Amino acid sequence: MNIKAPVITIDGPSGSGKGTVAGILARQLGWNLLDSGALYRLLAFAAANHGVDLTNEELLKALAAHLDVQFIAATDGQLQRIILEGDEVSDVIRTESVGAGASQVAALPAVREALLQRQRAFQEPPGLVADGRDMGTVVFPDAPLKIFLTASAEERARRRYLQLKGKGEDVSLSSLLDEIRARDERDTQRAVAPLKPAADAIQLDSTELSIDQVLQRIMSEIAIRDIAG
Ligand SMILES: Nc1ncnc2c1ncn2[C@@H]1O[C@H](COP(=O)(O)OP(=O)(O)O)[C@@H](O)[C@H]1O
Ligand SMILES: Nc1ccn([C@H]2C[C@H](O)[C@@H](COP(=O)(O)OP(=O)(O)O)O2)c(=O)n1
Repeated sequence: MNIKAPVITIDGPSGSGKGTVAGILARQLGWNLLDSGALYRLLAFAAANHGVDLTNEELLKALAAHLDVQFIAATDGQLQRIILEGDEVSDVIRTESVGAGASQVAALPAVREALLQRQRAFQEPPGLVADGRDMGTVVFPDAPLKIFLTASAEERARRRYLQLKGKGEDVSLSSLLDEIRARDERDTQRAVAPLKPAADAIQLDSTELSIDQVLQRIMSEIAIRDIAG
């Protein structure tokens, strides 16, 4: 019998805390991590490098199918690292402009199809924590625990502002709020795999919660389901 490794999916809009929470959970559980948004970011970034237009679905599909990318697991004191075509791109793919490009290429059905198996291949023992927009609805519909993490757009823009300021970037809160709203609109309104909670997802509004409080809520759901051994 082929018993698949358990998956915890964390979906939600930009700045809701998915990446942070998924990374900590994966470390705590000793599970694999899939940052699916990074794949769309990598594709948008690679397209710019190769001069591929973000509307050229055929070329983007081919680029997605052949993306030469390595995810190097986090270790003590070092976050997960991402290598594209031999170069470390962990930080350069995190800008808002790459995020906007990612949201654009992510609306193309052929691109999503080309990245599907690559994402499912992360489902390896002892388990997987996967974050994105359609982890619970499309990529891992059988996951035993699905979280849909939200926060108000204002709070998400504030978090992104503090995060980018902390990295020394010159950003404005009002333009970040505009960008977050534009991305929410595109991600929720697209025809394929739009951002929406799976019917069996637990919805968690983190507007008033700390990262630790979010983690505690998720840990108690893991304990209830007895999915982490
Ligand atoms: N509950 C929270 N309260 C305050 N800040 C948070 C919370 N969750 C995440 N953050 C911070 O907000 C920023 C964006 O979080 P991130 O995990 O990148 O969001 P996402 O992956 O959903 O876009 C990070 O700087 C992170 O530390
Ligand atoms: N599973 C996913 C993950 C991301 N995307 C798209 C939509 C998002 O706006 C971009 C970037 O995603 P990412 O999770 O890296 O962005 P945030 O960290 O939430 O700002 O990619 C997607 O369509 N499906």
